[in-house]
Amino acid sequence: MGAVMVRVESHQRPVETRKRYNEEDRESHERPQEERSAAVRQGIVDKVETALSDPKVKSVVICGQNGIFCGGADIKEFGPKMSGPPLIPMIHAIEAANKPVVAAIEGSALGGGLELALGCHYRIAHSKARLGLPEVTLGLLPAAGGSQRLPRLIGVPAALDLITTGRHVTAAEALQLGIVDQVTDNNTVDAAVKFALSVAGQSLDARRISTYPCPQPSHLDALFEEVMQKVRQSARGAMAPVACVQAVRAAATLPYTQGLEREKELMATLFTSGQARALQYIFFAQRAVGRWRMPSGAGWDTSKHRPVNKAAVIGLGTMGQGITVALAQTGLSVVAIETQEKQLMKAKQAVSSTLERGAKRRGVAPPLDRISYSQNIQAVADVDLVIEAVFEDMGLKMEVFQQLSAVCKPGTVLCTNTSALDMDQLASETPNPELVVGMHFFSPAHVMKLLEVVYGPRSSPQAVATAMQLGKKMGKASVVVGNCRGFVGNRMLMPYSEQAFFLLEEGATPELVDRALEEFGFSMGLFRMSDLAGLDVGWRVRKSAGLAEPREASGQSARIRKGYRYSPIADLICEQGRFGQKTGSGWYQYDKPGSRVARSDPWLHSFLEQYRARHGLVARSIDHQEVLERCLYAMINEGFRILEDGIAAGPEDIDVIYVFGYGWPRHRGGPMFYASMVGLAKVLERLEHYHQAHPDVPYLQPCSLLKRLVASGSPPVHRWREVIKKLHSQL
Ligand SMILES: CCC/C=C/C(=O)SCCNC(=O)CCNC(=O)[C@H](O)C(C)(C)COP(=O)([O-])OP(=O)([O-])OC[C@H]1O[C@@H](n2cnc3c(N)ncnc32)[C@H](O)[C@@H]1OP(=O)([O-])[O-]
Repeated sequence: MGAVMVRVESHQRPVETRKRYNEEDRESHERPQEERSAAVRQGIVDKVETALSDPKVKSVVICGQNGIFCGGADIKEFGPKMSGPPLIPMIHAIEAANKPVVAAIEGSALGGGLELALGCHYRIAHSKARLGLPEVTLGLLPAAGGSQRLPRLIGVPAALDLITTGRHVTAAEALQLGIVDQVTDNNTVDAAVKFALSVAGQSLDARRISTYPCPQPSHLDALFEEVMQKVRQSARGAMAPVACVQAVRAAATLPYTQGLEREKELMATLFTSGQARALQYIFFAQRAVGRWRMPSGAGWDTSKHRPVNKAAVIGLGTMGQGITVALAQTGLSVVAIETQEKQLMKAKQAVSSTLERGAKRRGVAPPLDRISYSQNIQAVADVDLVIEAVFEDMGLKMEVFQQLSAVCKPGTVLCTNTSALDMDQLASETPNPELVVGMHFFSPAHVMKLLEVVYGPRSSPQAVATAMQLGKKMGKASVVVGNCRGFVGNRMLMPYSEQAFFLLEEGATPELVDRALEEFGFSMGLFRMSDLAGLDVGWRVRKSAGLAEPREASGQSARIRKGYRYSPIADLICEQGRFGQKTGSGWYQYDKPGSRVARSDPWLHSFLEQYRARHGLVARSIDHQEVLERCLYAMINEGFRILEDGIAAGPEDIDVIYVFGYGWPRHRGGPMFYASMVGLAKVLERLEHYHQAHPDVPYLQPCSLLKRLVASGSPPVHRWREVIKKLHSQL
């Protein structure tokens, strides 16, 4: 015997192989999850020990199962009671071995998986493998020695980049950085065995990373100060990236064993934190939304998607252009239709330059020839799926859908990118309403990661499955939602922005509201975000809903609609032609139209004072807590209504929508998870309090699902579906 192989049995097996494990494996697979991971570690410890004590074994290769080296620790195992041998001594024992241990890396070596590989003396990777320390994205740091070994191996700046971002690198980049010793296109395990035999008997003194001195960059203090400042700014209150910098600093300034102690201390502050729970919740929520289900019972596991190789985009405004870019980047053939010649030319130029910029960044050729442009809708005759992205006007959209029904081949899935119109009304105008679904992209569509896939009562599961599959292929977090005004994301935005306008009436400024929201962790406060998106969009929606009617500016009726409180503040701002960044003024002022730096605007402050005086409102002092409670709890309350109405299937769907599409801080897990962390009873009590103070604001009236959850003992978020199911079965 020469080299012996030790297999790391990964918990992330591809779905189909889960069903195909053999009899020998059955016993271990039927164990509870936490025991399985402990058994994996025990297996490595035992096998490595046996191999090392067997004089016939010259070297050891550690490899994974099913083409995956190891995706890291099982997140579900994290908790107060962790059984089995701990990771750190296991990795130390491997590193201390007196026979060469080689990691054969196929698929992924992530987190604890890469830490294990860093404990080996050599690393051989397949060219398609991905490596990384993504712990930071789970609210943690690489605490099995990873934060101490990686800087010793690849230097402080590169290690800081990988550890603070959690990004995965390709095998080629890993080789360039010095993380792996060899990359192969062939069978990795065979290559590793060959390599292990070739180095058998050689000295391992220079192969134990923990014994390396950490390379000292010049201006160490200045480097860490700069990185810390950058990280704090982008972390928006997240603790893990800051702790990652501190851990790498320990590697650079302390001996290995002391650095390891620091790593442990820092990990202890993160491990049980609410932020780590929130980030790990979002990790699973992101995967849970793929297991969608419609009220009919049809869902991801029973519905087959239609293959989509060629798609069309109708209407090449900003959204249409972004969707065209996203489809072409996904590798699809795209037919891009715009009836106005001038707009078609403008769009073609914009799409081409976006594709060229993106391709340059990735070092590939721009997929320009995948797109054909036309003014004639007949050009969509042979496509598999159409995305309509014309102006938000029901008459115009209905006309387009009627044309599409006449032109498209049978079975073509017809999608609308509406964000505000009734998708079902649109479907009713086509001979095949079962083929109609909403694909609600977020601007810019080639950048934003969220997609709401909207079904109406007549949408077929196959059409939903097709849109979901396309969203997945485009790399979007795709969430199936029911049809209602604003769907999920924009519907919840209504109470949120309404409260912000009321707060302005009561004495707040846009700066105060935005500061509170940004300190909470939003990438942008509501007012800065509205200036960026354009205030005219919401104005148009309010006008079409009959809300933004010109009224007697100072009369009582100016602030009442349908018997309830209404703030016309945003409408008055729009009447002044202040549409945000694009016009150079909105809630803030900008140096010039299109400029991005928001400045406080004295005009707006005196406008607010005059407005309050005209309406007999007395400004009072408003603190950050009130801003957060009123804006966020009103939004969360609407989230409960959405669950009650069955528009979203579970809290995970809402949370993924908010984290991926609305700048909700990921380390707070989404609005519904946040409510569970605050405590449902507290959210209910504060809503009751505010509703009592503002009985004319229906959004503040606590939703009955929230009351029901509190009455049933405020179950944790993953158990809400049971309560919702019971509620629906009683309706
Ligand atoms: C002291 C401790 C130090 C160590 C810390 C760590 O290692 S921290 C960890 C550091 N590691 C990471 O952060 C790696 C996180 N994982 C990934 O990045 C990707 O899963 C992947 C690249 C490994 C595979 O991508 P892919 O598109 O091929 O597959 P997919 O993503 O769809 O997943 C398939 C199934 O596996 C599940 N599952 C996955 N990972 C974990 C996990 N760690 N745990 C539990 N479960 C996990 C996933 O939920 C899904 O289950 P479902 O829904 O079918 O029931």
